[in-house]
Amino acid sequence: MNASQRGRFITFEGIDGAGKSSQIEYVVGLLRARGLHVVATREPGGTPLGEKLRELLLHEPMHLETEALLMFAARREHLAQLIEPALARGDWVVCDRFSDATWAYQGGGRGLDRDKFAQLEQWVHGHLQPDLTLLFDLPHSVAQGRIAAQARGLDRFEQERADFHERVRDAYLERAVAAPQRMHVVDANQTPADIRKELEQTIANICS
Ligand SMILES: Nc1ncnc2c1ncn2[C@@H]1O[C@H](COP(=O)(O)OP(=O)(O)O)[C@@H](O)[C@H]1O
Ligand SMILES: Cc1cn([C@H]2C[C@H](O)[C@@H](COP(=O)(O)OP(=O)(O)O)O2)c(=O)[nH]c1=O
Repeated sequence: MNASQRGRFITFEGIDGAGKSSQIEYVVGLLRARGLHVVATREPGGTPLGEKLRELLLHEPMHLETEALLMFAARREHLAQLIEPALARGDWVVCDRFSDATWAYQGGGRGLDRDKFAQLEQWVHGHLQPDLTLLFDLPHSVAQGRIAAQARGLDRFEQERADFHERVRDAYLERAVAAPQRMHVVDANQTPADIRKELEQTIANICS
């Protein structure tokens, strides 16, 4: 299969409460309306083993390096069992979070050594980066208000204080500056309808 028939890999990123999950369904619908076969998935998770690791990651206290290693372990399984086979058969993959989240949360949020992150990223997927990453950016205070309105239990990351989430946001933006060809920053502090307008244009560009 030549490169032009290979599927495209799109990821969604942003702090908790940015509005990613609400828009992923819409983007998957846009792609399917163009006749594309789309696999929608998420991280941590995406495979039976990955989903077991997700439960541990979202609820069990652990060393920050353990957290980073488990995120990449789940990712290794995700790539081998789901993502790479889908791309190889020409399907598009839309994933809710990928390694940019490890950079932002374990790197920016927890202080994981950047060289250790880079070694893991190179080992696990040095050969594969997303074709497009949509980074939903907004102030933590706005995102926090949205999560509070959901009146549900919070996972380990959502329970972190404001300064953690500000570091996560800053690390995401630093990553976007380093990879402008791949990462598109979406102003997530807009109405869902206005965000959808911006997404339609971005998806039209990658499909052209
Ligand atoms: N653009 C928006 N404006 C206001 N509220 C939003 C917007 N997008 C999502 N929400 C609400 O914010 C909460 C978090 O949205 P969600 O899509 O789950 O965020 P994420 O997946 O990024 O954590 C949900 O209650 C959702 O209804
Ligand atoms: C993929 C990934 C996620 N995370 C965090 C970000 C989120 O807080 C959490 C995943 O939960 P999330 O994606 O927000 O799912 P939900 O919308 O159901 O809450 O895991 C990391 O810390 N590192 C990673 O590499």
